[in-house]
Amino acid sequence: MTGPPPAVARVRVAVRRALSGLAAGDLVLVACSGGADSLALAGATAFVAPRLGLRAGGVTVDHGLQEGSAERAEDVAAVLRGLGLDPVERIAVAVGTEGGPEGAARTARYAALERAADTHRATVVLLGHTRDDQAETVLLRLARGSGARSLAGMAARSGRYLRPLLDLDRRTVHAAAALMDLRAWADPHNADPAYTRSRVRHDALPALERVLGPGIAEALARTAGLLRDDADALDAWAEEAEERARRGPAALDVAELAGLPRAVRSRVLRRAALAAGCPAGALTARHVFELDRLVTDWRGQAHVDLPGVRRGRRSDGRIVVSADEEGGP
Ligand SMILES: Nc1ncnc2c1ncn2[C@@H]1O[C@H](COP(=O)(O)OP(=O)(O)OP(=O)(O)O)[C@@H](O)[C@H]1O
Repeated sequence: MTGPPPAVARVRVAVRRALSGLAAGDLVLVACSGGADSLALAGATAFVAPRLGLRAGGVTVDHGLQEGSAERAEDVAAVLRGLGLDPVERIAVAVGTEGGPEGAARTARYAALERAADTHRATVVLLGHTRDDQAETVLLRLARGSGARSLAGMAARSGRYLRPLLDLDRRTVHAAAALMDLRAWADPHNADPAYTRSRVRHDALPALERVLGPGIAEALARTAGLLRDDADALDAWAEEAEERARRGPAALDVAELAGLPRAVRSRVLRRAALAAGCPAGALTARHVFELDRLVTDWRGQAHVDLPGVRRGRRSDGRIVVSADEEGGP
């Protein structure tokens, strides 16, 4: 008896590994765009899930951004049903404008996936990101000047989302889709140079490979894994340090903070700002740097303005982040 071709076997093994901790009867939902990655994921999940006593369904989101997108989403849903996934849902969303076209589509997509997972009581939602997607993410963030947490890239598991294919290269995953006879739809956005990610995928990474040699994607993904460990350790340290430095609900002891390495101290200050109500999306490294100066470069500066109409100040040997009464609504 011959087994499946190696590419199909590798995708199935990856999915089996990701699903191995689930309980019999749990529902797994595959988020499928109709691209080769998530089709291969759907095909492998349809094969693996029943063998683990799990139920498997699928969701495809129609962003309504291109002509014929509704029909295309229906085609994807039909393929998922053909694989034996049940339930299968096609969800049409309205994409706003906030955060640029890619960001707005992502926000609408994840909201739809959340709703579908709640409606069907799915235990996990599977996403088809590969090692190459991880490398692109890391390179983009590196170019923006990010810290360890951000360079750690996407997690194999975050909340109810799993990324079973994160250690597999795109070529293998695409080969698996073709071998499973799953015909992918090539999203024109993926090749559109107007999109930053597309330029990273088609221009930047190939250029790096030409100059530095092959294996760049693998190396960037490895860096992400190493930095994830570092960031986890530093976050845990910061949590403990914050406990020790806390003096009252929104005050941190300057002497305790001053004794910490900057990597830990800046995390403690960031946590304090978030706890005081600064919106995570608006709180930048610059804000945290200015808060840090209240500790390490104190010259009697008045206060630091923070997003969410908050301010940080130093008084009585403490750093306090609180609502900005004067600038408040
Ligand atoms: N329209 C969609 N409906 C459902 N899930 C989606 C949709 N778009 C993306 N996803 C999920 O998010 C993952 C990452 O999507 P993204 O567009 O970043 O990558 P991609 O390289 O285009 O992936 P794919 O080849 O699977 O489309 C997909 O693999 C899929 O699991």
